[in-house]
Amino acid sequence: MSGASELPTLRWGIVGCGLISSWFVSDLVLDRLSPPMIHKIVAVGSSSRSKGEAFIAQHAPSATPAIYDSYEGVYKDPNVDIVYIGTPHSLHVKNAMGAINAGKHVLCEKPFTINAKETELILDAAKKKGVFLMEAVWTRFFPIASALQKLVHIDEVIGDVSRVFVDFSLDMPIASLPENARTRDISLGAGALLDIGMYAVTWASIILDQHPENNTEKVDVSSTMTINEGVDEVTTILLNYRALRAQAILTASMLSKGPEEFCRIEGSKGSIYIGGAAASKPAFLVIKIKDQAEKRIDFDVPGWGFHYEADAVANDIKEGNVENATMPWAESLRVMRLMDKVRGANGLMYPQDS
Ligand SMILES: NC(=O)C1=CN([C@@H]2O[C@H](COP(=O)(O)OP(=O)(O)OC[C@H]3O[C@@H](n4cnc5c(N)ncnc54)[C@H](OP(=O)(O)O)[C@@H]3O)[C@@H](O)[C@H]2O)C=CC1
Ligand SMILES: O=C1OC[C@@H](O)[C@H](O)[C@H]1O
Repeated sequence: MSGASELPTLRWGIVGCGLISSWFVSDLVLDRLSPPMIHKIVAVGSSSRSKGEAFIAQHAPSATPAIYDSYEGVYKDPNVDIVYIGTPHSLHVKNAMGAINAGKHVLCEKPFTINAKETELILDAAKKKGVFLMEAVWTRFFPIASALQKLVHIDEVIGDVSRVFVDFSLDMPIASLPENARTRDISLGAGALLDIGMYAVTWASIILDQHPENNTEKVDVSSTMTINEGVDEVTTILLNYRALRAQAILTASMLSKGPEEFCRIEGSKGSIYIGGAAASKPAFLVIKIKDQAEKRIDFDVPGWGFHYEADAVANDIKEGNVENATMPWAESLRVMRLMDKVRGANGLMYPQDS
């Protein structure tokens, strides 16, 4: 991290030039009013130099990074402070270990890894190296998430929460996808739970796990999966928060697009709906209190909204933190263990589990 006389500057190395990396870099270079940090893309690693060049030309044309035809080039580049990993799930552990062992900070796309065992490995490596590491669950950094927590946990606008429904579903049936797509190929970590179901788990966490009266020891889990080609195409998880007398009903499907209002939180005084393009990208809340006019609050998000997590990461690195308070290591591990449990109960194994 540099920038003594100006705004702090974080120098990013990008690994993998696919869809998510394209969204992420376009937000890093987004023109913003009064940004708290400067983000610089100084290196890109791709399967080919020409792909890396085309990626930057299209998504971050103002950047002038070194382009490598390997990921190792990024790990070794002395100008890189932090490596952003935008590869398929099954490669996260290898890529994170490569970057950590080279002494780089790491922001790794969700799901952190395939299973909790792999997550433990990278957390342990980051701890030993003393580098920052975070799972890029960008959704948790949207201002709407903390606004919602204030409404539900502090202002208690809907009273006692009894049920939380969350759905993240996309119209991408497994059989319709190319055989080598990361969303179809089990060797790349395909399946609804790890790809989109984890966002439903994320909202349950924001609303119920992080509820001030929750007792994490007293949460029962049950689930069911519809498996196709060896991976889950439809997954449903029921969480019973006994200390809160509240339940979460979490669903993810690859068979049809879910509704714009992807979450409904029911309380003793009314309900809150969360809406947006998808459960990963929330944009508005609708508050419906009994006998009161409905109130909608929109949250204007510049670009995709990745700068919220990027700024938080830059701030942690400036402060010398190795983990982030909004997405701490223990939370990544807890969610990974929960997903292992759900998979185990439904007989869904990845090659990495053996
Ligand atoms: N936060 C969010 O909202 C989102 C997060 N994601 C997460 O990001 C990760 C990547 O997803 P996405 O960008 O959609 O995936 P893509 O398939 O679009 O891109 C993945 C990139 O990884 C690299 N790669 C390395 N090895 C392989 C391999 N064996 N097969 C395919 N690609 C490989 C390639 O880059 P290159 O050739 O340049 O090396 C490829 O372009 C996933 O873990 C996913 O969960 C995805 C979408 C949204
Ligand atoms: O994280 C994600 O959010 C958006 C989805 O389109 C994508 O499949 C998933 O990886």
